[in-house]
Amino acid sequence: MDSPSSANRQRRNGCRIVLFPLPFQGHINPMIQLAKILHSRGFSISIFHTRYNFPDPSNYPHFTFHLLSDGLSELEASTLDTLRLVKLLIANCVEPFEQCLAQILSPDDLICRVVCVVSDAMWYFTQAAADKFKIPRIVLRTSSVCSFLAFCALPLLRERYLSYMDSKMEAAVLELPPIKVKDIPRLETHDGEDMYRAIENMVRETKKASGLVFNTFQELEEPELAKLQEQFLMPTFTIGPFHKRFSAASTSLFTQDRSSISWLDAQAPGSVLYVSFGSIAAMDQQKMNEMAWGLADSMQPFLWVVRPGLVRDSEWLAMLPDEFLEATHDRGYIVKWAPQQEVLSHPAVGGFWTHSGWNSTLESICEGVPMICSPFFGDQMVNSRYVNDIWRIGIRLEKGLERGEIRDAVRRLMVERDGEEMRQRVMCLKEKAGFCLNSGGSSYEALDALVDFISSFTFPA
Ligand SMILES: O=c1ccn([C@@H]2O[C@H](COP(=O)(O)OP(=O)(O)O[C@H]3O[C@H](CO)[C@@H](O)[C@H](O)[C@H]3O)[C@@H](O)[C@H]2O)c(=O)[nH]1
Repeated sequence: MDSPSSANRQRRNGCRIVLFPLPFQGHINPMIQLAKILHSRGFSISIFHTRYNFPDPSNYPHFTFHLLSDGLSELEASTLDTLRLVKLLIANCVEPFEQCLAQILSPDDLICRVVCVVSDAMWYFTQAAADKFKIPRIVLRTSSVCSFLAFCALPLLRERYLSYMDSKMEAAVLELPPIKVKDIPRLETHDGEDMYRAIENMVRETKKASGLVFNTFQELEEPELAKLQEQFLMPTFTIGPFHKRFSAASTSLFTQDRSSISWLDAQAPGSVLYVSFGSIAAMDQQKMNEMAWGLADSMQPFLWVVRPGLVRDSEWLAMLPDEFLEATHDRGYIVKWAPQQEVLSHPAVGGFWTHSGWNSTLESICEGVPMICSPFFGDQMVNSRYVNDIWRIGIRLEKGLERGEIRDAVRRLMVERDGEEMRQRVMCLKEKAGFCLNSGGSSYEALDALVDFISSFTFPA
């Protein structure tokens, strides 16, 4: 799909891009995919990475890896919740990042001619470092444009709607239709306001960047992109869906249980609900029980990713009631981690119950699989509202995790006419996602434009 001319390739030889992912699965995946895309267009790649979740470099023989000491103790790395980890990593990585950048930019380093830095939007401090070394920074925002707009409006939304937040959850947010008060991204942590401040910093520093990249496609979020461009004046490139630019590429941090595929092979076409809440979401035992009994009561076959840590402070499988395991042993299959993209493209899969992380949402759209959405925090609240209200390709559970609502939603999605209509709509989006990557398509052209943009940093016209 990506076939650069050899002249362009030669021209870019020796030009190096530094990429710096936020070290969580949902952020590493798109950053490494972007690195592969840029490498396929002739750029050399250096990945700066924290010790935390450091990927295995042998999986990426064409990239150079640089380890940043992130200052996390083993105890912190294994016990803190994600929002606290993000906060600590941001505080600890400012200096190591600057030092590493200084080193790679040093004239002694003859193999490298670094032309720009591409960093996760949440690494907002990298803008100041890039400015200091007079090197352009491109921001990768790993979620949707619609949720980014909500983050941009967060100070205003909190001011206007904070007093509503517990009493009028269903009220419309007039500034950002279709979202409701209950969809305003919540980032409560032990440290109160810190994450909200981090989001404000992210938005402010993104506005100073040279360019902005999203893992989405124009046809999916056209009105939102127009709104974004009123606020962000730099060139913006929507070159997604990233993962569909490769035949089979896994950037998984965990071992994928391939028995899930052989189990699916034995199921009827379109019959299985795939259930996975990504790499971060966690819940208490009572919610887990509701999930389990909702699934059991739906009487539908399911493949369920029960990640260690999905239920706080609980051992794996102790999370699941014995009666549930007995009741569903002939139509349910449980794994710790699955090859998700392959699962979603399997003919036996007819629906996806997701937490509405952006990678999962895009992967589902790309395989034409309609969704049930149970958002937990942040962008997931907005993504799921769009799935339900705007794209109409899924059902958002409005009561949280409650067995009756789950049972009804699973049946609606998997066996009722309503679900079939959602399936037809998501198939249309799947087709659009495919077209946009082909020659002349919106993401194809946007990638050409991004490559020219980066090349112009070293080769002025
Ligand atoms: O068994 C599994 C489960 C998941 N995945 C993969 O893991 C990724 C999960 O990403 P995502 O769906 O985005 O969820 P999170 O891991 O929760 O991602 C974080 O990062 C995303 C991108 O910024 C945000 O949208 C989310 O809200 C945030 O929680 C996807 O590529 C999945 O294919 C697997 O390979 N196997």
